[in-house]
Amino acid sequence: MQEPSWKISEVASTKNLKRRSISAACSWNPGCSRPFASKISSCAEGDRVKRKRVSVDSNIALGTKQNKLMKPIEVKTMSKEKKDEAPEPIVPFPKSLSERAMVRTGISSPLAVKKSPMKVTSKKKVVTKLEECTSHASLQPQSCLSRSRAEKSASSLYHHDKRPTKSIPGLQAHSRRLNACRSNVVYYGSKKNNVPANPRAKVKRCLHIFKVRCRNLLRAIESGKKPANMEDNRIDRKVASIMRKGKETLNRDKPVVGPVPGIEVGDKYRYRAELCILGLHQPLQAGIGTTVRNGKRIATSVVVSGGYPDKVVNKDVLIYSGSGGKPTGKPGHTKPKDQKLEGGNLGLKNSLDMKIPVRVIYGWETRNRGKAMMTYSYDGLYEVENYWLEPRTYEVKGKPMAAYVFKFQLRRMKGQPEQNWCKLKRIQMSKVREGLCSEDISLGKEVHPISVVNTINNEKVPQFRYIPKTVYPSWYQKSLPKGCKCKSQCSVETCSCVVKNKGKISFNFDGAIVREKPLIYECGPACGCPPSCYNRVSQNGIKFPLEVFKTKIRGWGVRSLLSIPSGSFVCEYVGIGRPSSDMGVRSSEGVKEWFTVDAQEMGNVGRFINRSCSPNLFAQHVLFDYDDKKMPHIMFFAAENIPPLKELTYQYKYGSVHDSDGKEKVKECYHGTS
Ligand SMILES: C[S@@+](CC[C@H](N)C(=O)[O-])C[C@H]1O[C@@H](n2cnc3c(N)ncnc32)[C@H](O)[C@@H]1O
Repeated sequence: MQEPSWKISEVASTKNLKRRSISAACSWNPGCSRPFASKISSCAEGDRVKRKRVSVDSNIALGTKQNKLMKPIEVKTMSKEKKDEAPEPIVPFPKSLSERAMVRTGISSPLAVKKSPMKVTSKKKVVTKLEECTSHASLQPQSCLSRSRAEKSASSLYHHDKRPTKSIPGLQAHSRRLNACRSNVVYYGSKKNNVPANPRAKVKRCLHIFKVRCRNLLRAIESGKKPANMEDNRIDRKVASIMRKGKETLNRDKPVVGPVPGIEVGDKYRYRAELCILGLHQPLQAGIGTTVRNGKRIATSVVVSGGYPDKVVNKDVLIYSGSGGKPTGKPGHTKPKDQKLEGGNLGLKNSLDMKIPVRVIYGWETRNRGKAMMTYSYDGLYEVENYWLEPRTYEVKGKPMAAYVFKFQLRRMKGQPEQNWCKLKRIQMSKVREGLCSEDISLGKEVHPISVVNTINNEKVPQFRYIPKTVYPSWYQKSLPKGCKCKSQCSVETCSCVVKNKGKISFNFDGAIVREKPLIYECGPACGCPPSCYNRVSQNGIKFPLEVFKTKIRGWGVRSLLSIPSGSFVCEYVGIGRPSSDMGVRSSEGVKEWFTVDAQEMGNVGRFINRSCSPNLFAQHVLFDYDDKKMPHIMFFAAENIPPLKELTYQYKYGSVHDSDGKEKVKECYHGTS
C-alpha cells in the first residue's frame, strides 16, 4: 500500500510523548489500514513510542478518552452513564423536524406540473401576435426531471433499497456533543468570537445555526410558546429572518457577485431560506436575486424551480423566464400582464451588457412516502447570452389569456467542476464503467454491491479480506443485552430500550438520527419488537450505493452514487476487534481493557474513508447485539446532505500534540479536491 501523502512534521521525543500524544496519534489516523511495517519505518524515535504510534495509529480506539471524535466509552463516561441511567421523564417520541415542519409550515412543492414542454423556437426577439400564441408552458424544468431520473436510475442500477432516507435537516445536528463534533472545523485564522476563518467552515457553521434555531423554534411552538410576531408556521423563514436581524447570515450586507466563498458546485439544500442565509440567493421568494453595481441593477443569481416555464436546453444552456405578469387572482391582478424590463428582468439584461456572471440554483421536487420535499442544488456560474420577448398563454378561469414574457438564455461558464448529476448520467449511460476495478469489493457480503473505480492510475485496491461485521477473539464472550418486551413498534412509554436511551429514541420515522449521544442502544436480537422498529437503524446495514474510488492525493476514498440525506446511516467501521493491550496500548485512567477495531487485514468499506477537517460524516457508538460498552459498534452517519459522488469524510480527531519545545504540532491534511 502506498505511503501516506502527509507525514507527521516532527516526532515527539519519548520524554514528551505522554498519554496525550498516543491519543493524538490515534486520533490522527484511527482507521489507517497501512501495514504495520510501513508505519514503524515512518517513526523516527523510541521503540516504545513507535509501538504506541503504530498500534494506535492503525486503529480506531474505542475506549480512549482522548479519541474524542469516537466519543470513547471510557470508565468515567460509563460511571457517569450509570448514574444517569435512571430514566428521565419520558417524553413523547418526536417526529422529524422536516416532517413536522412540512406539516406545520405547509412547505410543499412550488412545482405545478404540466406536461407539454414549451418549445423555444427563436433566440431573437419574437414579435408574434398574441392570438397566434399557442405554446403551452412546461412548469417542470427538464433538468430537474433528468436529474432525478439520473439519481433514480443510479439507484436502480445498484438495487437501491426503497427504505426511506429522507433528509432531516435541523435535528440530528443538535445535541451538544454533535455540535462539538461538527464545530471541529479547522480554524485557519483567528478563533475570535468562535468564527472560523475558512469560508467553507463559515458556511457549515451558518447552516448549523440555522438547523439549531429551527429545532428550538419548533420546540417553542410545540410547547405553546409561538412568538407573537410569527404569523404563519414557516419556521425556516422565521429563522432566516431572526438570523438576518442577529447578523448571523453570510454575505448579507454586500451581496456577492460571482462565486460565493465556501459554496461548491453541487452543494444541496432543503430550504430556500438556506440559500438566503448563505447569500447564495438572497430573496426568499423571487426567482431572480439582484444588487446594484455602478448605479445599475444587475442579477446575481436565479433559482430554477418550476415556478415559471424555464427550459434546460442541455447541461450548459438554460432558457430562463423573466419575472412578473402572472395573474395572482388578487383584485386588480386577475389578468396576465406583459412583463416589464424592471427588477430582476432588468438585472439579467444588465448582467448581459456588463458580462456579469449569474449563479444558477436548481430546485426540484422529490417525494418521500407521498410527501413532497424540495431539493436545491447549486449548479455554478452562468453568463447571460441573449434575451427576447415571447408570448405566453395563461389559463384564467378556464380561458386562455396571453401576455409577453422575457426569456433569457444563460450559458454555463467554462472551467467549473462538472455537475454531479451529469457525471451520474454519464456513468449510467456508459456500457463500460471507466476505470472500474471491481464491481463488488464485498463479493456479495453487503446488500448493495460496492464498486471500486480508479480513473487516476493503474493501482489496484490493496489486498484485504472483506468482512461485513467486526470479528472478535474466540475467547471473548459477548454478553447478550436484555431486550425489550414490545410486541409492535417500540414507544417511549413502554420500551425498556428507550429507558436505556434516557427516555428518547434517537432516530426518526425515516431512519435518520435525531440525537447524537455518547452511546445509542438500538433494539436488538433479544427484543420483541419487529425488524421494522424505528429503534433499529444502523444494524440494518448499508443502504446507499457506496463506491471506493481513487483520489488524486489521498489514496483511496469512498463516495455514494446517490444523495445521502443528513442524518442517514452510511456504514459501520468494521475490522478485527482487538484488546488494546494486544495492540501495545496501555490502559489509562482505570480502564482495564478496551477494544480497538483494526481494519488492516480485514475490514469493510469504512476502512477507505478519509479524514477531513470539514467532514460530512460523524461517528456514533451503538450497541444492539451485545452489551459491552468497551466495544460498541462505530457507526458513521451523514452530518449533512451529501450530494452524489461527493467524497465521504470524517474527522480523525487531532488532539493537541506538543513537541519538546511545547509547540503544538500541525499535520498536513489534503482535502477539498478529490
Ligand atoms: C483509513 S485510511 C483511508 C484510506 C486510504 N486513503 C487508503 O488509500 O487506503 C487512512 C489513511 O488515508 C490517508 N488519508 C486520509 N485522509 C487524508 C487526508 N485528508 N489527507 C491526506 N491523507 C489522508 C492517510 O494515509 C491515512 O493514513
